[in-house]
Amino acid sequence: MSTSHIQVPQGGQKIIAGQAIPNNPIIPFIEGDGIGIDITPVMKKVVDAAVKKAYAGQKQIHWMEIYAGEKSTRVYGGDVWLPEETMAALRDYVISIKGPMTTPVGGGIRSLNVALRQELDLYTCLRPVRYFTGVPSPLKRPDLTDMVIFRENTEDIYAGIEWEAESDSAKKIIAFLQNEMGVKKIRFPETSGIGIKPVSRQGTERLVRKAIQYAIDNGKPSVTIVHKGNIMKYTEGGFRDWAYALAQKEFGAKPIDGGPWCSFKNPKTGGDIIVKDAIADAFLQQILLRPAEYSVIATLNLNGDYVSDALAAQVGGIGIAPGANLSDAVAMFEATHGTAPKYAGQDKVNPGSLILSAEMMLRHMGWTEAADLIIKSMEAAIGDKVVTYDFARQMEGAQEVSCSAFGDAMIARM
Ligand SMILES: NC(=O)C1=CN([C@@H]2O[C@H](COP(=O)(O)OP(=O)(O)OC[C@H]3O[C@@H](n4cnc5c(N)ncnc54)[C@H](OP(=O)(O)O)[C@@H]3O)[C@@H](O)[C@H]2O)C=CC1
Ligand SMILES: O=C(O)CCC(=O)C(=O)O
Ligand SMILES: [Mg+2]
Repeated sequence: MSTSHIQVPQGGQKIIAGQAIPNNPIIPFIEGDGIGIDITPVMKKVVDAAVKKAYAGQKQIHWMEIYAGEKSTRVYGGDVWLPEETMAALRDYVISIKGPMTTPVGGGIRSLNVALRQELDLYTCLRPVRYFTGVPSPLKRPDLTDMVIFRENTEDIYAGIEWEAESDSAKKIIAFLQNEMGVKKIRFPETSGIGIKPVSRQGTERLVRKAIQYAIDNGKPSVTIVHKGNIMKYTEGGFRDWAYALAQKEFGAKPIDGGPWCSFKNPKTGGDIIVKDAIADAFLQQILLRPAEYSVIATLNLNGDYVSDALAAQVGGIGIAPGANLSDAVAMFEATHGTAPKYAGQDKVNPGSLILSAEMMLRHMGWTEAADLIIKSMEAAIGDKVVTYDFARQMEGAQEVSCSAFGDAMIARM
């Protein structure tokens, strides 16, 4: 059994699911690989300043470092990428925040980010995409992009069920497909790697239920199901059909002009909510050409990954794209971007994504005054054109500042 390396902070209290958030909650954080070392301390500093200012010292987060990824292998040694006590802390302390973690392409370890989502059953990846006035964008009207992505976070090809080309396992599965399932369409069976894409009705329903409920709670006009169901009929097509069926069965949606689009009255506002669908490739051009027509998006894991970065680019890039991973019990917040290794340790990148992820966390905790201060101070810093390199290179008259100086610029504007 490995030694414990987690130090529980003195004076902090555990958040218990279903109970009020204490004034001194313990929040576990994972620093993250690559630029994690730059952005995580800045995020903590900005959050602490916002909480202090909003509650005049009555509330305070007690940060508890837990380990995963490269830092974990340094702290625990050897091959310990995701210690059991980290998993236990993420479960026990209910709300947490993490920096990005590296996943090698091809061989090597499987994604720790994906493993966390699957192990903790964080089935909703929630990624809001909104425009901050003054942020440089490739669009003429970036303000028209206002969408909230609900990405299924536990299924699809991210399940990691795959076999390397020419391995014994790949040969076995190909032989099974050819001999027992009558598959004749594998073009080069001797050299094909094989991956499996599981998509379930239950997994689809719980994700789409959250997306529709979000539209109700936030007065949104539509939910768009994004899929490639014309090609992958029983996985992505299933996702679309199950989503429509759920909208009708659980929310009383009625088909429009014979369907499949349907609509129902928002029980809270009386306004119409339209449930519609779009095929993923067409959707990617629609969001550029007609962004105002889309609001809440419900989609599968891989589509959600692509759509997240594409939409982030429309409003200034992944330097400012936040996210949350949610189960029915646990919430783990993280930026949309990765470890951007070429910038690691340079105090250069935009800490905005992780800070806005923390803003979502504060709102999730009901600490809305502190969350509002974060939004206000970020808007003020960007409005004054005090920005990191990613925005500065596209803005005229900007004052380019470091990652930590951007955090300080926010704090100065609270
Ligand atoms: N949830 C997670 O932990 C995630 C982890 N990853 C992992 O991260 C690693 C690197 O992935 P990669 O594909 O390079 O994608 P990254 O998101 O790490 O970086 C791609 C580019 O995005 C821009 N960028 C990213 N973060 C910021 C930021 N904070 N501020 C400003 N610009 C930013 C940079 O653009 P420019 O070069 O133009 O300056 C960067 O080169 C991989 O191992 C991948 O698996 C990826 C996504 C999510
Ligand atoms: O796990 C990874 O390395 C990549 C994850 C990713 O791209 C995402 O969550 O958007
Ligand atoms: Mg991604």
